[in-house]
Amino acid sequence: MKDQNQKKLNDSWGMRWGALAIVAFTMMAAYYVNDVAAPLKTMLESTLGWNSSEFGLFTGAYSFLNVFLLMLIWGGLILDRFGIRFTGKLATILMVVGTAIEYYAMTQMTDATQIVMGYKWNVLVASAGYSLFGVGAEVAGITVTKIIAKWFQGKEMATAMGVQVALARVGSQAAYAVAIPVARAYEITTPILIGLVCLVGGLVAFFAFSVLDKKLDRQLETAVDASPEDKFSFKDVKHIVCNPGFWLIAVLCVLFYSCVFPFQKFASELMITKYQIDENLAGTIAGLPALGALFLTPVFGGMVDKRGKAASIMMLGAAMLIGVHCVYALPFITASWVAIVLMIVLGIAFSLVPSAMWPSVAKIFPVNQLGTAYALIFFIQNIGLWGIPTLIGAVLDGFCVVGTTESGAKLYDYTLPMCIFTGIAILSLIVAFMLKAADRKYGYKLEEANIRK
Ligand SMILES: NCCCC[C@H](N)C(=O)NCC(=O)O
Repeated sequence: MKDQNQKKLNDSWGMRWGALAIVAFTMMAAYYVNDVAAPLKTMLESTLGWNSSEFGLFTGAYSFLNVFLLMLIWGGLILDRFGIRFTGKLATILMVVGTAIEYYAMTQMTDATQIVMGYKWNVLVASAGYSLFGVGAEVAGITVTKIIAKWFQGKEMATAMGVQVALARVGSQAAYAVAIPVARAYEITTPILIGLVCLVGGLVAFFAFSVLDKKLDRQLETAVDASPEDKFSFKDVKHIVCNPGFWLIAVLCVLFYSCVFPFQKFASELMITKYQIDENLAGTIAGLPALGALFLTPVFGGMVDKRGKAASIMMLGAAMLIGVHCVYALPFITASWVAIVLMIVLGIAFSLVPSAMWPSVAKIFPVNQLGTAYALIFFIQNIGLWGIPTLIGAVLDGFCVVGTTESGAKLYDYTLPMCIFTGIAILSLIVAFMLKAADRKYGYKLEEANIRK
């Protein structure tokens, strides 16, 4: 019989935050790689000859396997069956291999321009790599949430989750800020190579974390680290999909995130061509929402905890998105300061909605259905992360070409794509409004504070 009062590894502040730092580093590298190719859109066009449809296909490929092969669902099952150490390592290996394939396609296959299924062969290989990376990144995302729940149970769990998301945003912002300057100073693929090296570092870090986690398991006397409460279960799926709150949150999630992540992927080019922002700075501006969210998400999270109003906050965030995308769509507003202010407003909306949305899921579903609910919501979210960039790329090529740049890349008028983003934002406001009405009808208590005085 073991001494129940024996101090465990996660009882030490330094140990649990050290463990978080290790896995958060892996996620930071994942978010960096996720975003680093986006600011290079125009350079990919002039250097590798990729058109907007091909860029859209590549960007949407992140979610392709997650959507069409249900990889998030399988990932959830693997996580429950084999635990966080195995799944985390597997997910990180997938990210490394996927990024290596993407890098190979962009460096060694530049001449592979034969058309297969309507796309250049090198585009398809790079997209396959990015798709594999996307499976790893999403599965790593659920795994890390579970790691935090295990290591911070009864401790600073919400803060730890906030810190992890904030550090991931640092990865995104770094990607947007360095991609163009580094690609111009070295090679177009150097920013991706940096990401690959960071991911290998993340893999080593995950192995180091596994040593700590194994030690914690021995102390906890648990052979399998998946606690029954948060296992992925097909029985729960039925309960969850019968709840109207699930559909409203999932649809709001896909609409809201479709207006942010896919928009950011095209935003660097919009900044350069419409607002005449310097190429070296355009990525930094496109990455501003991530930077803003880094500081504001914990602040708004605290507000939701203390004052509630989550449903109203989601409506406010969606309304702000409409304003932002609508002004970006106006062809006669071309001042660079307006573009920058709009990005800051987008950053505020990008902090408001997630800090109200994710805790709301925890109010609608009991703890034992949370893991399954998050996996299903991420699955539906990935449909938008695949479909919207693919659509925007095709719309740019089909309807928006207005000339050619000096470097040979096409020049696009972004009015129509921005109208599409505005339309999606309007739909997200309608759904947020319906969620508030459902909250009143079904008593989810979304408007109530989490912390009672
Ligand atoms: N560009 C990162 C995509 C991450 C998608 C992920 N499923 C997610 O929603 N994460 C939460 C977040 O706010 O980043």
